[in-house]
Amino acid sequence: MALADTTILEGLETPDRLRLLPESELQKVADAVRAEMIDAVSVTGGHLGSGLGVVELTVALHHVFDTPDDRIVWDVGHQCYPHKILTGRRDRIRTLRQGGGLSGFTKRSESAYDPFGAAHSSTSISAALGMAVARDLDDAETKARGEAPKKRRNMVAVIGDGSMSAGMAYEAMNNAGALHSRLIVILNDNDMSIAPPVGAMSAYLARLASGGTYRSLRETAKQLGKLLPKALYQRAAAAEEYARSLIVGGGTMFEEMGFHYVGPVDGHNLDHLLPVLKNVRDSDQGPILLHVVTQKGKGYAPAEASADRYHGVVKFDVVSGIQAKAKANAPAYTRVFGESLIKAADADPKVVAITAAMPGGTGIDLFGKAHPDKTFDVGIAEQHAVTFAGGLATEGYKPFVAIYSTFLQRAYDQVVHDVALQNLPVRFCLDRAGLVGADGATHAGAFDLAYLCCLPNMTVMAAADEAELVHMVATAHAHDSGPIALRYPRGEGVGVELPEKGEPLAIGRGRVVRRPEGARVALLSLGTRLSEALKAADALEAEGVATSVADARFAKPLDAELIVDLAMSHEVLVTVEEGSVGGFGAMVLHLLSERGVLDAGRVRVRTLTLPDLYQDHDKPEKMYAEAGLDAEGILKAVRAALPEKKGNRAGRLRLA
Ligand SMILES: Cc1ncc(C[n+]2csc(CCOP(=O)(O)OP(=O)(O)O)c2C)c(N)n1
Ligand SMILES: CC(=O)[C@@H](O)[C@H](O)COP(=O)(O)O
Ligand SMILES: [Mg+2]
Repeated sequence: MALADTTILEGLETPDRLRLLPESELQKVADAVRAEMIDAVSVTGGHLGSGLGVVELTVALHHVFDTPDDRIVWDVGHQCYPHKILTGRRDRIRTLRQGGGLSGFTKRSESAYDPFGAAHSSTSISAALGMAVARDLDDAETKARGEAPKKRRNMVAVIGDGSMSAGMAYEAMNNAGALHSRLIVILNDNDMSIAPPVGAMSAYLARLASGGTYRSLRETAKQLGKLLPKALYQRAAAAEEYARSLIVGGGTMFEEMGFHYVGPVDGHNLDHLLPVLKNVRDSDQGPILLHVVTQKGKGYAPAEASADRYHGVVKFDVVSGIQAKAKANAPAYTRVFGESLIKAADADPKVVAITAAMPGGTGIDLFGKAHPDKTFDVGIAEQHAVTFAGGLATEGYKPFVAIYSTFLQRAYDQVVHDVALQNLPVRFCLDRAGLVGADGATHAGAFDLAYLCCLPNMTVMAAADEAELVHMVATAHAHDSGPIALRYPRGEGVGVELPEKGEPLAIGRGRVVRRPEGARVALLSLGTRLSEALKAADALEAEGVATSVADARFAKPLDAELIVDLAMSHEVLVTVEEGSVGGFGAMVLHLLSERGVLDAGRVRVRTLTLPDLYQDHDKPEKMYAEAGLDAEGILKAVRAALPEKKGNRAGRLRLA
């Protein structure tokens, strides 16, 4: 397919210039933005479908609203590439998600046009409401001082239908409806989450209240319907029946929550969008919800035709749309997890699997094909997912909550209060543990060791490779005495042979991988840093420093016998983990201090963790090197900890 000409974008570095264009030129701008985005993402990879669906909306928003003074808060932010192209970042758009390049999400430090950072969903209404209330307070202050009123400013949240399935969105709307603050929420309804949306009602019909005229619901639906593409018209017509029942019952759900509800509007038709947005902008009503119907992947045939609408893509050929899939040299951890869980469920009807709108990313899509009746996608609702699993566990089921480490953060009190405190046997399968690379700091699975190991009753495991993962799924399956978590990284495994059947591991027992005679150094690894620890041990051996290597397997309970023995029999003990401060290393230090091992001052302990900062996106291996968690970093720590030798500069051992 030929991409549109992008010449019109030259000179549109900021929306001020866009706002000078006649409306008749805006579709050309949209076509150019779409072309630019497709071309850019074809070389960077990233999120494509969502941004394609909001190209016209983005152009219209920056044309109608006086950004950045008017704030536009994008929910999740994965759809923000058109926004970035139009807000002074077109020149860097081909650095998206690369080290030193643009973030793949909105980021305050990147631009004044990004008023709020995002990536975890369903936060936009809360943030935009906070901004609206701040504006109202400022205006009240100005008035109280007798000063002339400041320029009228608008706060706009753009939230997808998938993100609208998270409780936080309702918490925000509930508050907004009570505050009556002038807030604009744009529901970008493309009838897709990452997978097709679940649970929430996916069709609404609203009273068209923009511009102050009100037509009968049936006329509005019919009139709007005719302006919508056939597929959308059928949905609008179908939704009309539903909405009429609500109207008869007193109005749409949003209106019940205090919102003025407008729509649905065709989100690709600028002739519709522009007048409605102007009306909404100039209305003194508050809050307003504008329901915009769009198509995820719009304008790029391979995306439109794809089941996931090219939600997330690697580099691809623009003409064919064929993605340059990275050659898998080993089964990806996610697939190994999914296949192992299927086997557990084959043998045990009590096994159930839960995902929060991430079936593909967690491997639950594989499980769902084999055990559809035991598969639950609860939508973007991690809090509900955890407590829902707790309920299942109370009735004797064995729930496996498959969730990215970073997204479990959203459900922390549910983990503590609803599961761990009640000692319910919920299995937490934490994919994307550790650094994830291109998604950056917002998606780093950095904190689960710290936030889970401090919980009484909790058992925490980390797989060193994909074979270990198979055994850990079996271990979690067999562990019915309380909650258990297993963590594993994003991406491919190391290519070890997979066991035919997973064997439950002894809880709280690690394993010695190598222990040469006269070893002076012990490297105690948790998770997939084991391969780096082995490389470091090889290098130390080559330098004449015999080095033991152990895989802790468990961050809680610790293998106290193994760890105390290592500490008592080596000069240096180094722990290494794919987690933040306060995790595995802290647990080891706590154990050693409790056992008095540190009192004699014999062993020197170093705990290698992720740095106490939010690392920007880059390739994972580069980020781990920056964190000192690769072989070189481990070597550096060992050399600095080995006892000084005569003639050596302080803290350094001249090896060989
Ligand atoms: C709390 C949280 N859970 C899960 C995700 C993963 N995620 C990213 S985008 C997405 C789907 C969002 O759907 P929608 O809001 O409809 O946006 P669309 O992609 O359709 O534009 C999900 C589940 C997330 N970003 N945040
Ligand atoms: C935007 C979002 O949160 C998801 O799309 C996430 O980027 C998926 O991550 P993976 O690519 O690791 O599945
Ligand atoms: Mg959607």
